[in-house]
Amino acid sequence: MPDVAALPLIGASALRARAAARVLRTLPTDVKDGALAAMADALVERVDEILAANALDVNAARADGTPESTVDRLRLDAGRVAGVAEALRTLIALPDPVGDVVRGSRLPNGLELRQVRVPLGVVGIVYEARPNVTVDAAGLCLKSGNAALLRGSASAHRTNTVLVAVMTEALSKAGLPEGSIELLPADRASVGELLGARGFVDVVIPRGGGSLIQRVVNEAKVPVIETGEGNCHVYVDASADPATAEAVVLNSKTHRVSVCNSAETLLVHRDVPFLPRLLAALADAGVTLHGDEAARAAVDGVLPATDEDWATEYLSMDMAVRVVDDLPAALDHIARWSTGHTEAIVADSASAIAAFTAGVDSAAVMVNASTRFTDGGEFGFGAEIGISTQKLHARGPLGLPELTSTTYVVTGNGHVR
Ligand SMILES: NC(=O)C1=CN([C@@H]2O[C@H](COP(=O)(O)OP(=O)(O)OC[C@H]3O[C@@H](n4cnc5c(N)ncnc54)[C@H](OP(=O)(O)O)[C@@H]3O)[C@@H](O)[C@H]2O)C=CC1
Ligand SMILES: N[C@@H](CCC(=O)OP(=O)(O)O)C(=O)O
Repeated sequence: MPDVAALPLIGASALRARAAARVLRTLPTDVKDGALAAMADALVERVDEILAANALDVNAARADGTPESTVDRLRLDAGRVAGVAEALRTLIALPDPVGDVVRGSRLPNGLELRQVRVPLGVVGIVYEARPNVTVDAAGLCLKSGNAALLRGSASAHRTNTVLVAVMTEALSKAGLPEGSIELLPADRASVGELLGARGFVDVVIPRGGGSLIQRVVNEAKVPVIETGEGNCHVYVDASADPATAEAVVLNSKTHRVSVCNSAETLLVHRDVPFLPRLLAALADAGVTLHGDEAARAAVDGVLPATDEDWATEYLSMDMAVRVVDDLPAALDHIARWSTGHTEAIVADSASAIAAFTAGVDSAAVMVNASTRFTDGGEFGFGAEIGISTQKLHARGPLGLPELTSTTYVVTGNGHVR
């Protein structure tokens, strides 16, 4: 175990979390569910305190000139706090992954082999200025028997401090150990300590944009599960139904522009006859279009697109548009520019759908459905701790099973080899 003195910002929290993790891994489901219910009740009861702290964060963000779409991620109201508490209650209803037998067999020598799910241990999460993530992450870690080291954004720190205080008080009343949920200091140096905390932290899950992920790639000495930017695409095939295409494209782009699963680029087969109508619908919805020559010829007001547009995760009411010769050209574009988060196809042709789903190498592929569905809640996982865009140890929305590892339990009867 490394020297805790090398971790002046997070060492004390990491030690408490390490001790808590040893208790949490053994807790029966009903105890964890009772704690989740207590956390949910406490959040609703103490909503005024939470909103007062959140107002300070929101005012500071606005004073800093933060765009309203970003402030919206940070802002809580009574309805959103109730929603966050409800997400905890949803976790109660979900099966506890700990102890699940992934694989089991009796070996020819009579040994019973069972591969069972076990908690990861201490999970560090670095995440964006969305206070709901504080609660979702704490709840998911608790239900899966893990201790959580939460390093939220500096711009949400006042809100997170109250949320974690409310949740830890509820946990303590429910008899859970201190250290089950720890909020880390919100400065950048604490991220560096977390990434170097071998022996204290079992895995770090960074949720954020390019700067965070690059730092993780360069510095991490602990195992990480990377989430990543969402440069998501919608491809409209020649076989697409016009109404379906319009609904899926509009929802993918405009439902909530500031999140990673909103669409950034529209690829349209050159034989799609309703391109002008589709682009007009986007423009009518307030979307600024950045297109290639064919897109610019279809309707007025489309700005010229460059490679920068194909590469950009706008997170705003902007969308890049490219007209492609065929489906392979769409796949080529996606292979070149996608961040591997979510791509969608709108098509009626079964062969086009099969070619697209086989050809795209991303965490999620939507068929005639909005990119906005890549979400733990929408997938029925209760919540998500992030959306992994890497291939190990899990890909896509990370729910409860993804917060576990496995142990082989091998039972004999005095067997020797
Ligand atoms: N796939 C997924 O699950 C998710 C993806 N995202 C992606 O994140 C981006 C938007 O989120 P945004 O809020 O702007 O994310 P940021 O990357 O700006 O911030 C996320 C967190 O990372 C921290 N951070 C950022 N850069 C560094 C760094 N160099 N060193 C240490 N810590 C750092 C921030 O801390 P600080 O407060 O100090 O800035 C914050 O806590 C988008 O690209 C979105 O797609 C976001 C969430 C989930
Ligand atoms: N799962 C979320 C989007 C993922 C997410 O958290 O993204 P972000 O807002 O970029 O932090 C949702 O569907 O709203």
